[in-house]
Amino acid sequence: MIYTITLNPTIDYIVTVPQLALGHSHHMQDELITPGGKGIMVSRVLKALGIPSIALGFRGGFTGDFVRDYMEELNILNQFTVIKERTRINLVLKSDQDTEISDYGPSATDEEVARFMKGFEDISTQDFVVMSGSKLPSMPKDFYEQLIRSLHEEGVPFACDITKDELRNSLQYHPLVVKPNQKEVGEFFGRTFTTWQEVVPYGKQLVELGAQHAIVSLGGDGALLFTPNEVIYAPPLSGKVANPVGAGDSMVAGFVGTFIRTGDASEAFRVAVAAGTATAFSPDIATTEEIEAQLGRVVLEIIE
Ligand SMILES: Nc1ncnc2c1ncn2[C@@H]1O[C@H](COP(=O)(O)OP(=O)(O)OP(=O)(O)O)[C@@H](O)[C@H]1O
Ligand SMILES: O=P(O)(O)OC[C@@]1(O)O[C@H](CO)[C@@H](O)[C@@H]1O
Repeated sequence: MIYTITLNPTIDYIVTVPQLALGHSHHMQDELITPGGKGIMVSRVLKALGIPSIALGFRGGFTGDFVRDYMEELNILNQFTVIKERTRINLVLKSDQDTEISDYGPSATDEEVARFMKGFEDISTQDFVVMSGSKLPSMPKDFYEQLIRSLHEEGVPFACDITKDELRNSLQYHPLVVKPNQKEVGEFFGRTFTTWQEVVPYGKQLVELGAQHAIVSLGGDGALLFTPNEVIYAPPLSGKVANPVGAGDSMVAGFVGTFIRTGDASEAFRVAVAAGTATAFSPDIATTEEIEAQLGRVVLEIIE
């Protein structure tokens, strides 16, 4: 079974306001209220790919109830640890330029974290764990590393979509795949990139530092896959971006779900690109049909 971990879930409140002007009142043109947080997005895309998963993490308050209810409606298994404080709401304002306002999220008590860790004990070497997104602000800096170290000691395979020091500390435990975007790779190595080609030597370093595979998503410039032997570039597919929230998570789901089934990194990358693109072009997370429609269009270029 694939377990996704979303320590800090969200309700994503995505509103479209054409010609937004600060300091003025507006009527929204459109809204989308959807459960989010990166691991939850991964579970939702795995579902679209026909792959079951169990979503773990923390939820609290009426917003946490919404996340649970929506996941049940989608028939996605979930075993969230219930906490006293309220799950956050993240606001995305879609206008000429998109603006995101993210909440830091609730705190969890030691007792609540201990309950979460107990659920973790059932995970075995036959399972796979995907860890994505921010942790709760009350958690120690090395919370992810503690989780990853214990999985590694138990021999449980995992992938992670985390950033900065948390990404750095994860690499020594050989995640199946890490998926920073171009900006996050820049932050990681203290660089600013003006072209995607400049990212290539740094993506290679993620594998040299221990990742089994690294995907670097490049937004409208496509994506790169780094393996110990190859660098593969997927140019962007043409289409109209509707809502890119979750496009990166869709790549993680596509890669992990396909690699577990086939052991073929290049095929897994193809599905990752199709799923990421399909989500970027869809108002919500991509559907099965939307992913299938992109699959045949993906082009992979071995560049090294
Ligand atoms: N404008 C676009 N045109 C074509 N493809 C796109 C576009 N934006 C995103 N994609 C596809 O989706 C993938 C993931 O997008 P992106 O790099 O924005 O992920 P991300 O920054 O991790 O996003 P998020 O954190 O919202 O999930 C890209 O690598 C690309 O394949
Ligand atoms: O604050 P985090 O945990 O890093 O990211 C949270 C988030 O931006 O990630 C998802 C898109 O990838 C959204 O559902 C959610 O709002």
